[in-house]
Amino acid sequence: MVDDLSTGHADAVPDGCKFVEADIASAAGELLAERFDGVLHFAAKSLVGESMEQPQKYWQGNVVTSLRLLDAMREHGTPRLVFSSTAATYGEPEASPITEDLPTRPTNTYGATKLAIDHAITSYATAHGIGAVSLRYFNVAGAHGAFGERHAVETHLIPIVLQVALGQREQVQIFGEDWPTADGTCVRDYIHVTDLADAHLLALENATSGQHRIYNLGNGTGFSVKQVIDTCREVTGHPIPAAVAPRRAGDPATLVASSRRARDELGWQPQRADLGVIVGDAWEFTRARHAS
Ligand SMILES: O=c1ccn([C@@H]2O[C@H](COP(=O)(O)OP(=O)(O)O[C@H]3O[C@H](CO)[C@H](O)[C@H](O)[C@H]3O)[C@@H](O)[C@H]2O)c(=O)[nH]1
Repeated sequence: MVDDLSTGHADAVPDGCKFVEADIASAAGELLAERFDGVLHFAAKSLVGESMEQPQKYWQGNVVTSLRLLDAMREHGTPRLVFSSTAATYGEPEASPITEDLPTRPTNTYGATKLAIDHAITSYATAHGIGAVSLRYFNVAGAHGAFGERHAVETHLIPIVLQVALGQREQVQIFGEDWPTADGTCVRDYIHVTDLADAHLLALENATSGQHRIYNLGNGTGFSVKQVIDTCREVTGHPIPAAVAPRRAGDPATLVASSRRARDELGWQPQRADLGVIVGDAWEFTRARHAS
């Protein structure tokens, strides 16, 4: 959830794991020459709006680098991969909640690049015996104690709304009020980062040689932008002014997950599904960071 793992987050790596900071575009081969039990591949450009304006950053930065990583894994016989895929691979879904067997028709470049990587992983897993799992994140939020969202340029809804609560911004912009949803604002499925982390460990444990399995990770409940802002008002006790702005390019109207497959096959049990809990943890993190 952090853009910059080099600023202190290496300390959070559990025993038996190694934190490596490197430019995978150039160094994956050398890195994996040391024997690794598996790779958790989080690195990506992940801003929907930016991906529409600067697609080259996404095709080069996401796809080309991931192919280099896959080649290094093949070359050095690294057996397992857990990849951060995304709800954006589905685009505007034809049914809700979204199951993994629905068509993948991304509406933005970010989602298209993640889908391309998913396809490459399937080929490499099948041909080279890698045990691979793609986790399709819906909207990750919340915080785990001192670990939370600290993007260099903030574009995500909950951190922005909490910055308004703190007085760091005057208001939050609602990107469109004319979507085909109950209140006209976009609906998303928010998942706590700690639940997301738990799913990664389960994925690593369950990765099976030669197979690429795909799991959606969400709570199965959608919240509109207006509902998120209202929850933030309740949790923080601040009024949080909001204004309607034009739609953001590339946004689907509604993204809600079915995570039945992750529950059934991985035994994943989200513990912090309540939006008030998710916002509450994000608020604690944001306040503590502001105070320090
Ligand atoms: O200031 C803002 C920021 C966001 N939104 C809206 O709030 C919703 C959530 O937006 P986020 O930017 O927080 O999250 P996204 O749904 O765009 O993005 C998330 O889902 C994407 C896939 O769709 C990617 O995986 C991405 O990395 C992940 O954060 C969207 O409808 C967006 O239009 C606003 O109205 N105002």
